[in-house]
Amino acid sequence: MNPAVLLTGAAVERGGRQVVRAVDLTVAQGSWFGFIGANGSGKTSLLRALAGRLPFAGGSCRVGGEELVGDRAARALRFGFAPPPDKLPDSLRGRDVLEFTGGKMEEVRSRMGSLYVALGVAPLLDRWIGDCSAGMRQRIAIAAAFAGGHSLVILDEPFNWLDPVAAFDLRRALRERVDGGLTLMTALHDLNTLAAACDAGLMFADGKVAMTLSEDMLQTAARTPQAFERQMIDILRSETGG
Ligand SMILES: Nc1ncnc2c1ncn2[C@@H]1O[C@H](COP(=O)(O)OP(=O)(O)OP(=O)(O)O)[C@@H](O)[C@H]1O
Repeated sequence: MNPAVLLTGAAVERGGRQVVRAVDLTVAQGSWFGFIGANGSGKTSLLRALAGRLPFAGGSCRVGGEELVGDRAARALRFGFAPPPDKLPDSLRGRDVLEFTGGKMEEVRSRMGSLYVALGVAPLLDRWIGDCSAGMRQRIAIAAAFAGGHSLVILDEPFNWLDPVAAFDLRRALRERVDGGLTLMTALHDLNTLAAACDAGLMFADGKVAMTLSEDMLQTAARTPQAFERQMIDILRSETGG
């Protein structure tokens, strides 16, 4: 079976500067792949390029075996992607955002399954985005990534701004979806979620892969999360000179 995503030597430029360089990674189908790294290390730039929101400046990007490095539009169609919550237009309601990305609300609801409840979407449908809190915007943005029924989904720091119950429910619902075949890629700042929920991942430092986090490593991390946290903090600190 082809990997869901295979990057070789991938590069992304922003402001005329390469902010992602020489990235190799393999994301297995039906797995949850986590990206961690310091602020500014390149996670968002890489995820936006994968989702077709930015061009790649070099390398190869195979999605399900098909070379798409030069085809942003095809990548944008292939991935469900949560828009940055602070960029959602104030003048739309929750339902407008979801219908824009996924069509009829009944269809969006059935595609979302348990995520619809986990994200508490119903009370947000008729609320103006401009009247939403940061956590409410985040819920709508994540819902938008699932509204179209994609089997490949990219979420950039999905747990930011969520209250503890919403974060717990979302993590569980996402894990269930991955166990049901979804391929999920998330940037995370929370090492506990990385250890407890992800199947594999990598650590970014200064636009490059500083460390690959294998399935074995993350299984060990799930059993000994405190030791994993200590180890990751030490590595992140040394990578950033912090
Ligand atoms: N719109 C932009 N124009 C120019 N440079 C940018 C832009 N957005 C980000 N950058 C630069 O790209 C680099 C990588 O930023 P990116 O947002 O990808 O990092 P990140 O790992 O997602 O950070 P964070 O954890 O803070 O979200 C940084 O040096 C940043 O200054």
